[in-house]
Amino acid sequence: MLELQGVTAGYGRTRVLHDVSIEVPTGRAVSVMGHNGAGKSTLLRVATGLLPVMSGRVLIDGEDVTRLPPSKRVRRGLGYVPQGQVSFPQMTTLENLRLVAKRPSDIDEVFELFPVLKELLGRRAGLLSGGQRQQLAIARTLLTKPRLLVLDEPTEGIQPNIVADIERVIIDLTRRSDLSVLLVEQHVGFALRSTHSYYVLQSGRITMTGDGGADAVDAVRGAMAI
Ligand SMILES: Nc1ncnc2c1ncn2[C@@H]1O[C@H](COP(=O)(O)OP(=O)(O)OP(=O)(O)O)[C@@H](O)[C@H]1O
Repeated sequence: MLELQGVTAGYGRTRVLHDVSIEVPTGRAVSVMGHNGAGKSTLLRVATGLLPVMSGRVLIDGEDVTRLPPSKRVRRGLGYVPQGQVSFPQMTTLENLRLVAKRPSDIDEVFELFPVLKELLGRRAGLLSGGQRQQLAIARTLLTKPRLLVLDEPTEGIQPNIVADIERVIIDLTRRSDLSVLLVEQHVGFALRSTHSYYVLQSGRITMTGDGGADAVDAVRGAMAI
């Protein structure tokens, strides 16, 4: 679905990513883990087209999209939930969902994934907790019917039970559809439990990769502690 091939990118003259290659196969969930400042958000900006590459290529379904703007990548199926995403704070949960839903029945489908949103329909998005806002942000992006869901640190600052809900949703979605997921995270346990394969990003370089799952947690934590 998505490939980054030998991507070097950064800001001004500063290089943040160095020769980064990752692959997100169709229907699979892939995590990129790294500490603060490792370059995770930068990698997602390159994937979504918000930041140009200095060298390397970005492919969607084998097509070179390196020079395509974000809007054209969205049309090719990319759905991006940026870090700390807030919906429209003055609008209610339902109004936020209606804005993006193609059909009302699609909203019922997202309630199956995030039942808590059904209880918060009339509440303004700005008054939701961090975890509820994150669920609303993911729900809104899912309503755009992406083929690749790109999540930037969805667990940041949210409580463990909501982390577990988001984990369940990612696993559910990739099990019952062809949706692909690219997740960047610092939370190693969550990332590995939610994804089929992983990459570790350290100082802008991929230093480790392998299959996801709880078995990989100790090895990844060990590598990241260096
Ligand atoms: N807009 C920008 N202009 C200049 N430098 C930037 C910009 N955004 C990020 N950087 C720098 O790029 C490096 C990587 O930042 P990035 O946000 O990609 O890391 P991250 O792994 O997502 O970190 P975090 O987990 O803290 O969000 C950092 O040194 C950061 O200061």
